Amino acid sequence: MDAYLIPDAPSSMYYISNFITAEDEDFILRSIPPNRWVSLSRRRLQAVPSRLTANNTLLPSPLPAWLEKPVVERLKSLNGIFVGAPHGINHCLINEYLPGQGIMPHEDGGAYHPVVATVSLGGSIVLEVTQKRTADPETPGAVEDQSTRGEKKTWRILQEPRSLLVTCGSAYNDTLHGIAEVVEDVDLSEQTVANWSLLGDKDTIIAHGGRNERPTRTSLTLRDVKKVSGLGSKLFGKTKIGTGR
Ligand SMILES: O=C(O)CCC(=O)C(=O)O
Ligand SMILES: [Fe+2]
Repeated sequence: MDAYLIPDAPSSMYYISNFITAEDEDFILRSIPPNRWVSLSRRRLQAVPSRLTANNTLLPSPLPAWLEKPVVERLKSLNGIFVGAPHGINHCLINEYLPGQGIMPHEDGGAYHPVVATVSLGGSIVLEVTQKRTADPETPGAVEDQSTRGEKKTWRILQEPRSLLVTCGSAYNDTLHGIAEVVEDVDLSEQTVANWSLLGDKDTIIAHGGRNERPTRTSLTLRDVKKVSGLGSKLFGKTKIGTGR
């Protein structure tokens, strides 16, 4: 994985371009159930296998075959990523952004083991990563100096279709991430994009003068939900519903 480490980003973020093939991308986009979307004002999303309960618990259920193969299988073959995760990968949030849509800066929080694997489908988008606290000496580039004092450092990660982004460690715990609501990402270059050296297709961006017009982009964010309800309580829940008690 060392070859995929994003050099100037909080530790640790990894970027693998062309993680899946165009055929796999097509297959996944066609397999996402069309009737399970929840529409929000700025994007729509669905949770696989299901949404978490109010206290962030997952009712366990196998991931569908169209996610297992090739994505989950391939993630498991990447050395070490989910090694410390108690259940491996048990959950996936699917987000779809139309041109001009995005997601406010946020952190994914304590419901998950602190590793997230994001597979992008359909189009490129810039993820903006911002430091949450000031001066973390563990975070390269985030140490305050005279010129950045009082400002929060931002890293721009360009996520191309079919790519994988892995966020873990301090990058997971100490930063916020968001996607601007624009129809075009501009000023993309070696100087402004943290994962520039790892991109699969810089030439198209250069040919477009550092601009990326946003098509519809869908992301799979795969994680390990820490709290999984036991089989007993699941059956108990069903019994209760069945008997009306
Ligand atoms: O679409 C993305 O790349 C980010 C999605 C995200 O931040 C989330 O689902 O928590
Ligand atoms: Fe997130």
